[in-house]
Amino acid sequence: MITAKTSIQELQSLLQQWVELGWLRSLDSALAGFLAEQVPGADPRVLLAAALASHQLGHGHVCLDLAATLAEPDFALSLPPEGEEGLADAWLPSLWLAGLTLSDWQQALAQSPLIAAKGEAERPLVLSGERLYLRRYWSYEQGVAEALAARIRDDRDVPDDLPVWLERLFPEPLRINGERQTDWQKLACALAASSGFTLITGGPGTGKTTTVVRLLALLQGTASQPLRIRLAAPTGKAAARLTESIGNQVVRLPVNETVRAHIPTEVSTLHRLLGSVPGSRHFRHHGGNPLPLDVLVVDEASMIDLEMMHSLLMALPAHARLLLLGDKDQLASVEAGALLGDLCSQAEQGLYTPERKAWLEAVSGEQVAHPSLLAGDSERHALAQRVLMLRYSRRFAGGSGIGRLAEAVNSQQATLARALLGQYDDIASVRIKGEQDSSLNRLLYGGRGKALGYGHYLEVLNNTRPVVNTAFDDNAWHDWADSVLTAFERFRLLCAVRRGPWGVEGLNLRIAGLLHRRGLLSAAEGWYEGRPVLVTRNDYSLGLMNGDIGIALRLPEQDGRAVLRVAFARNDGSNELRFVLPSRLSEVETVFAMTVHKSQGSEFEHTALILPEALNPVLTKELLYTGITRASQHFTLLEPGRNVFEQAIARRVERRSGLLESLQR
Ligand SMILES: Nc1ncnc2c1ncn2[C@@H]1O[C@H](COP(=O)(O)OP(=O)(O)OP(=O)(O)O)[C@@H](O)[C@H]1O
Repeated sequence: MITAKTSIQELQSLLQQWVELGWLRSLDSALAGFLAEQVPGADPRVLLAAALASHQLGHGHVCLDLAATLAEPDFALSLPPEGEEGLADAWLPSLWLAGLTLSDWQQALAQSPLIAAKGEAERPLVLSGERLYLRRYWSYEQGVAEALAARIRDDRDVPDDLPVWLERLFPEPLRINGERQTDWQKLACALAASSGFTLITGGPGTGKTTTVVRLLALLQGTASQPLRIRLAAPTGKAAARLTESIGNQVVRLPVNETVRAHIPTEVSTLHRLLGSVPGSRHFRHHGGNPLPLDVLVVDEASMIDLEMMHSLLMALPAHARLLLLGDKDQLASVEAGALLGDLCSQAEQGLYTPERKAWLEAVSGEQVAHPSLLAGDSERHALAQRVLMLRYSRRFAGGSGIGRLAEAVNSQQATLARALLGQYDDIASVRIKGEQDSSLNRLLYGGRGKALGYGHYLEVLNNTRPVVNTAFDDNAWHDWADSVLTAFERFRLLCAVRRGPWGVEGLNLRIAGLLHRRGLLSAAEGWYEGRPVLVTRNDYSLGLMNGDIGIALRLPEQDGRAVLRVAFARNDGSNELRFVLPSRLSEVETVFAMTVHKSQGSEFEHTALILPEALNPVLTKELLYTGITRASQHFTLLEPGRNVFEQAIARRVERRSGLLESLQR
């Protein structure tokens, strides 16, 4: 057990043991070692807390929640889900933390020269109530809370003809099955027109893009001079998808050509917008060199982590409007900080003040009415006045099982979700009996009914290859590569985990082997034609971003030789491709299977989600919801175990942060 009297050597050997077991990262233990050197005789309970606080960042938490750690000590480290055998039991955090009380721990921390209470001079750690932060993350959280608090107070004058504009942009009253319903999109436009900061959340197909395009038309159409509008998303993939859907929407706007011409259709990544400085955490744009824009729209905001949000808010000029769009129910970023989820935690209830509600109804002609709405007050619910939830999905209307399944999972109704899987053609579950189950292979290769499998893109690859002797610079090669990339995006296998037989690593090997045995791939390892790869780290010199997907293809050189190159979409709305030699790609992995986390911001016609055999800490309803909503037309659940789906629905992600508390102060 760790007490004030435990020697530093004993603590360090415990931390070392945890590192060797893979339960703690070496950088977490190194931090404790560094602090011990800084302050000889430091309390071991403080050093332990520092290592654990550092470790939480890897779990997506910006701080260590002391009370939660004492309640479930084994969750503070990364213990393997299946448990350790024998000897490791002696090292369990629950044994080492037994007997430590919250007040003793807090007291030890409060007295330590390593730890600042809020506002104190530079010290490496900050204690805020029951939460312990590394200073950098505490500063980010404070910075974000202060910047958001200022923006939440930023009321904007609305144009006198706002009601006319709303009528023009939303000419038809919304009817669902013939019945008049509240048009939340129209309300979102009204809300966003009246504030410097707005958050619009909604599930897939609820019209976030439609709403924002109409809002931009309204802002541009009523501005005295053209506004500088920029659109951004956290990843290249998400940016490419938004570029496409915005482009489609802008052409249909009922506005004159001048207004239309001033609505951008190109979406950049946040990194590009801010101007990343290669090899550093810094950006070209910051408080001293703010972004030159008047309106910023960021889509897929659930993927923004605390550090990025901090950089963004610091670089945003005070006069600029900020609009965040996203789906609050999706998994948060893998990095620390679940901002969208925190900021939208009361979106279902609305919590509009009576004055706000009356104003919204008067300008829009819509009723702010829904069974889940509650009345709010301006003091306690200032943030809520800037948040709007879109509640009706056009994509998953009527006979779509995907939409209903996503909803059942999100509302944690496991029995209903299970029943739905058998009731709709667009969703299904397949029981997998062991690793060699042929139904799994059939699905991965041939799909299910109209839902495609990986055989499809390989058919496109093999059957539409330009004829022999096609000149090396003929456009036919580009078109062929483009159609192979597009075909590959029609099906994807998603995994909850990386390791084990049902994780990304094992399945990638297995699928490559399967396609090789069927004669569709020339090899199953190394580089081979048809190998799909995922970029795992930004490479500015090649213009490739983490998350980009490419496919290796045999292409002719000028001298007639065929050489393997990896084709990537440029993801900048240009429809251009980039061809890279495999030898230049160091940070890539095969991507027949990918994690649900990595799939965020993407969408596939057919999405299959394979669960592990037994419950595991990463399995939550958010993970299932994110996986299911990646499917646009068909979804297949692959289940090697029993009841794992139901158990995962019952669990939710808990992210620890003090953002809401700081905002409400
Ligand atoms: N008010 C509307 N009137 C007509 N069609 C609409 C309206 N709102 C949305 N749609 C259609 O519904 C579909 C989904 O809308 P949109 O792409 O705006 O949703 P989204 O929430 O941005 O979706 P995603 O989940 O892809 O981010 C689109 O085909 C769009 O044209």
